[in-house]
Amino acid sequence: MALAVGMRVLTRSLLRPWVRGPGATPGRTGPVAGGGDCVRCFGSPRVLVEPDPAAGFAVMKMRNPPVNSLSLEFLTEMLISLEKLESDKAFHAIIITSDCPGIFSAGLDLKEMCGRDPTHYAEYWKAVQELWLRFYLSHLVVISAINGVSPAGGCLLALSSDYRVLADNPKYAIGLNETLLGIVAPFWFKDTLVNTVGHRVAERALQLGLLFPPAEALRVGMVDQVVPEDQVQSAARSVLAQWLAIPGHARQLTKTLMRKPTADRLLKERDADIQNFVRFISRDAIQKALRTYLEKLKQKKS
Ligand SMILES: CC/C=C\C/C=C\C/C=C\C/C=C/C(=O)SCCNC(=O)CCNC(=O)[C@H](O)C(C)(C)COP(=O)(O)OP(=O)(O)OC[C@H]1O[C@@H](n2cnc3c(N)ncnc32)[C@H](O)[C@@H]1OP(=O)(O)O
Repeated sequence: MALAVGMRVLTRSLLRPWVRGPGATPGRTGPVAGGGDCVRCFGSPRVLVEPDPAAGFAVMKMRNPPVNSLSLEFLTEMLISLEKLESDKAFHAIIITSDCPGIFSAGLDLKEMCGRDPTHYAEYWKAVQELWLRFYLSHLVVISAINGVSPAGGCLLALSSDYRVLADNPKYAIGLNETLLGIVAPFWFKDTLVNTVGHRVAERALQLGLLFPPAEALRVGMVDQVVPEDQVQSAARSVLAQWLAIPGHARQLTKTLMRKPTADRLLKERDADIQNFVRFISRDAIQKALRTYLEKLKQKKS
């Protein structure tokens, strides 16, 4: 409920035609980062959408610096942008990528899960569920152009796509590392991973909290392609052509056939999953583990 209200408010206030550059007029063509013109870019403070309706796709750029952590506001803005693209018949695909150098997404925002009250945890978890459900089941072709590190929730987002292109940089590790934080990947994170890499690889990766560098990620099937860093976006665009050449209804029905049983499991147990999360995350030991982890991230700097 709170999420629905939040989304309505954000839709009105944030989802406006958006053009970069001082003095730019909303809805008009304007410059985008990296040069070139942006034809009717739109978005919100944390999500930039660069649509190419003639080509049938849009690039969704995550820009929640410093690390694209998936805060409640950020999740909500991503959902709104996705919804807008899904409801426009001009779009058949999106490429999701990051505007934060070296980081695809640091995953769920630890500050949303630490030191807050149960109502907040429930609201947050509902938004996380919603993001996964919407991306996992989207009728659009979703390609991830992974141009940075993507642990835990960042990896889940990538795994929810139909195809993953990863930049070949040894720092850009990807995986569900929850156990390293002293927390447990929920069953639908686990199912998404199993569906991608198979049971044995997932079992080992989940227990050990493995973060796979590019060559390993490709070997186990966590990503579909590894390319030089400067070719991630062009490789994602190239592969899109193949996906868009397939009759849309056949591809969409096939995607649903493959993914619905996994999504249905959460849909059937959604409230229980929220309660489970709230109970788990509220435990003193878990709160302590998260605080310690955040502290370690801070100390790393000094
Ligand atoms: C029985 C089971 C029932 C229910 C299930 C229950 C629980 C399971 C719940 C949830 C699953 C969790 C999923 C997640 O996604 S948890 C998040 C996991 N993410 C990580 O482990 C990544 C942590 N971050 C890093 O490793 C590095 O920051 C990173 C490699 C991404 C970037 O390194 P860099 O050196 O470039 O930046 P930093 O200086 O480390 O960070 C800058 C700044 O950002 C803050 N930060 C980083 N990550 C997060 C995050 N995920 N959330 C919030 N904030 C984050 C970091 O602290 C720094 O802040 P500051 O010091 O204030 O500048």
